[in-house]
This record gives sequence, structure tokens and C-alpha cells, in this order.
Amino acid sequence: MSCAGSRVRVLSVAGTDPTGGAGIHADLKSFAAHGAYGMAVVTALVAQNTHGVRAVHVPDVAFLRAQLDAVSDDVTVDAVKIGMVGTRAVADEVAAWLAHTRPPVVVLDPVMVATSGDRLLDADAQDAVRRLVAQADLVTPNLPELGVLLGEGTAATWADAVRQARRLATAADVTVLLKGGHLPGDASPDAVVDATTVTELDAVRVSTTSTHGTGCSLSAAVAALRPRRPDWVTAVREAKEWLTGAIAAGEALGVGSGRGPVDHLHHAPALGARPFSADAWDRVADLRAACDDLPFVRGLADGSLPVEEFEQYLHQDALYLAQYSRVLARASQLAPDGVAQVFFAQGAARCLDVETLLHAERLARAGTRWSGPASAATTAYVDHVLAVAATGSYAEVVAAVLPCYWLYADIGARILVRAGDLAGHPYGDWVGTYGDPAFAAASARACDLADAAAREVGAATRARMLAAFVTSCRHEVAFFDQVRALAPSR
Ligand SMILES: Nc1ncnc2c1ncn2[C@@H]1O[C@H](COP(=O)(O)OP(=O)(O)OP(=O)(O)O)[C@@H](O)[C@H]1O
Ligand SMILES: Cc1ncc(CO)c(N)n1
Repeated sequence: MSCAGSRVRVLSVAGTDPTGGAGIHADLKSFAAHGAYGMAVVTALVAQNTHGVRAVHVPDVAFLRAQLDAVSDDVTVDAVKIGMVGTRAVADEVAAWLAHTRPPVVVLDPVMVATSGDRLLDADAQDAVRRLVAQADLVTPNLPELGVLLGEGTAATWADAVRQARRLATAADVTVLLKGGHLPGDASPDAVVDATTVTELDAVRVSTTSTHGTGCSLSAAVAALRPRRPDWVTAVREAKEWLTGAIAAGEALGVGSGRGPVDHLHHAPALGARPFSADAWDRVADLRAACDDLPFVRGLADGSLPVEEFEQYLHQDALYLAQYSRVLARASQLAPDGVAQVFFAQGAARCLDVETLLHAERLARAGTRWSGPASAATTAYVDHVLAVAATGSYAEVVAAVLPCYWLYADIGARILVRAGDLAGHPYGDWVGTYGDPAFAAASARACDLADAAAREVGAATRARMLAAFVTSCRHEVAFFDQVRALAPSR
């Protein structure tokens, strides 16, 4: 099949979901996610959200026909996806339009019941939907819908469902995409069934409540893909892989408190999504606020911190930096380009040079030698970043090392303001290093590199980046806070 436009022109004929997870709203997002040009004709206005359906309003069918004709009188439709029809009159009107304007690809999702369990099809409309099946190229029932289409009960097993799909394919001369979303168990298999062949498509079941609109989204994706794919199995396989990712990324959207929608654009996170660093910064707002109130940080700012405590801190920090340097070196090793490679390699070297020097000089000046072992807090932080370096991707390593730049630059800048004149300040050298605009610039570069890395990865890795970042921030706070509890170890 081919199409003349630069994009496949796909029409959704379906009901609405004002929360955007199902119906024509989901269909348009699915179309866009697959590079198609989307159009939509509304069959029914549905007042629904992630908890359920509150009311349904079906406009006069003459108006439905006016919408359908407005599209097909003007635009070549490469594929149509039909979703909720609601009533017999609507189903019959869509059937009449299909008989008149037959797009080359007709996908029918025989919507009867919403994910929430609410009815979306009048009981007396079932025969009309069976007639629509005969006009479709692909029909996408879930298990209960397949039973209704055949006038039988719901299949109790996957094998029974496949046999039912075969009967429907033969009787209506249609390809059936049988959906196993309602099956119990760890898998969520689907099958593409026609009169002669059954192709099972396996998928893991994602443990999530974000399954609102999965059926709508899948059938719309298949309609958008089919004009550019050689057969149904190829189009369905691709759509299903995409849907599994969209389901997995759904919860992160934070849409609604019931059964939430899927993230149709999970595979294109750069498209309008917030930069990783903006999300990450928001997630640690409480930890940042906690930092400012730590006795150690207050004492650093106003100079009242006992010298012993500061030296304990410096000693632990030197132990930390020696290992952290190896993690920066790992980021350099994994870096996707020379610019990032140099940035992290220089960072690794600086940890060993400048900062260790700052520590050594100060401790030497104080005439003290600190030789105690790494504390529990230091060891915990080091173990975390070394574990990410050993097992994580570049993006995760960059996220794990970021707080050491960013939290320090952030606190350093505020302490600088609170400290005032550094000339006579007992910790002026420390405050000067971290409050320095050059350190702020390095921190901003590290943020940019984390954002660039996040744009290249999927939702699952981005979630791991966020977890690594938040964990590092927690360790930073514990690191500052440990000093009071440290036993003298000179
Ligand atoms: N938890 C899940 N994990 C992975 N895939 C799932 C999950 N739930 C549903 N699916 C998949 O989503 C698609 C839609 O399946 P389902 O059987 O739920 O259809 P439906 O009942 O028509 O959907 P809807 O809930 O939108 O009405 C199928 O490909 C199914 O395998
Ligand atoms: C409009 C509409 N179509 C289909 C479904 C099935 O999920 C729904 N909830 N709403």
C-alpha cells in the first residue's frame, strides 16, 4: 500500500475522553507518535476521567454524517480507525459512510466497556457492531468483546480465545487482533488471527495501574502504521512494542488518581518534556532546604563551626574525593563525544589536584594529621557512586555525579552571601572554592551534559537517572550531617 502525502492521513471515528487518555484524544496522540497526520470525527461526548464514565451524550447522527462527509469530501483518508460508536444509529451511520467512502485501511476497535467497567455501547447496538465488523479489515476485540461479537460467552482460557478469534475471522472474512490484556498472569499476549494463520505476539505484563485507553491507543497505532507496513503482523508487532513502553512510562505522567493513561510520547522524551535537571531539582527541594538548616552548614557560613569538626569533615571529604574521581573517570570513559569526555576527565583530575590540595594545605597549616578510616556516611556515598559506575550506563553515571557539582555550587553560592567578607573568615578558602563562579559554571556544564544524556534514553533509564541523582543528594546531606557524630580520630 502507498500513500501520496508526505504523511499517512489517518482518521479516528470515536468518542471523547476529556482527560486525554482514551477515545479520540488517545488516538490523535497515537497517530502523532507514529508520524501520521491525525483527524478525528466525534461519535459521542463522554464525561469521563481516570475513575470512570459520568455521562454520555450522543449528538444527532445527521451531524455525525456531516462531520464524516466534511472530511472525506475534502481529504484522502489513508486509514480509518473506528472506536466507540455508542448506539445502533451511530453504528449504522458509520457503516453507511464506509459503504460510500471506503478508505484502504479500516480498523475497528469494537469498544463495549471502558477499562473502568462502564458500558460504552447500548445493549441493542451489538448487532449493528457485528455488521460493522464485516466492513473492517482488522477488528481488535478484547476477550469479552470477542465473545459478544460471536454471540458466545467470554473465553476462559487463551487457547479458547484464539479458537473464537479464528471463528470470527472465518465468518466475517476479517483479520482479528485478539488482545490478552484481561488475562491473569505475568504475560499480556496478543494474537493476529485470520482464517488460515495464528501469529501470537508475546509481551510481558507491566505491573501498573496505567492501562486507561490501551485498547484505543493500540488500534490507532496499528491504523497509522499499516499503510506503510507490508502486513498486519508487522504493523501490530511494532505497535505492541511501542504500547508496552507507553504503559511502563504511564505512571510518571502523574495524570489522575484512578487508572491513569499511557505515555504516548515515551519514545520521544525530548518532545516538549521538561529537561531532566528541572525534574531532578524539583525532586530534591526538601533535601536542599534541609541542607541550609544543618548545623554544619550554618556554622560554615557564620564561621562558628568548631575547627575540629571542619577538619574532620575535610578528612572524610578527601577520602570521598579520591573515589569520586574514579567515578568521574568512568563518566569520561563512557562519554558519547570528546567534549563530555574531556569535561569529566578534567573533573577527575581536579578532584585529585585542587580540592585535595585545599584539604592537605589546610590540614598541614593546622599542624594536624587526620588518619581515621572512611566513616559510615562516607563509605555509603562512595559505595553508591561506585555501584552506579560499575553497573550503570553513561546517563546514570552522569546523574549520580551531578549532586556533587550542583548541591555544592548551590550551597556554596548561598554560604558566600551569608559569610560576607571572606578576608577574615575562618573557612574563607573553602567558601571561596565552592562559591566561585567558575565552580558554578562547571556545575551548569554538568547539568547540560545530564540533560543531553537524558534526551537520548527511554523512560526506564531516565527513571534510573532520577533515582541515582536523588540517592546521591541524600548521601550529600548525610555527609554534611555526619560531622557532629564522628569520633575524634587524630
Ligand atoms: N499491564 C499491561 N502490560 C502490558 N500490556 C498490557 C497491559 N494491559 C494491557 N496490555 C496490552 O494493551 C493492549 C490492550 O489490551 P486490553 O485487552 O486491555 O484491551 P482493551 O480492554 O480493549 O483496552 P481498554 O482498557 O483501553 O478498553 C493489548 O495489547 C494488551 O496486551
Ligand atoms: C471514548 C472512549 N472510547 C473508548 C474507551 C475504552 O477505554 C473509553 N474509555 N472512552
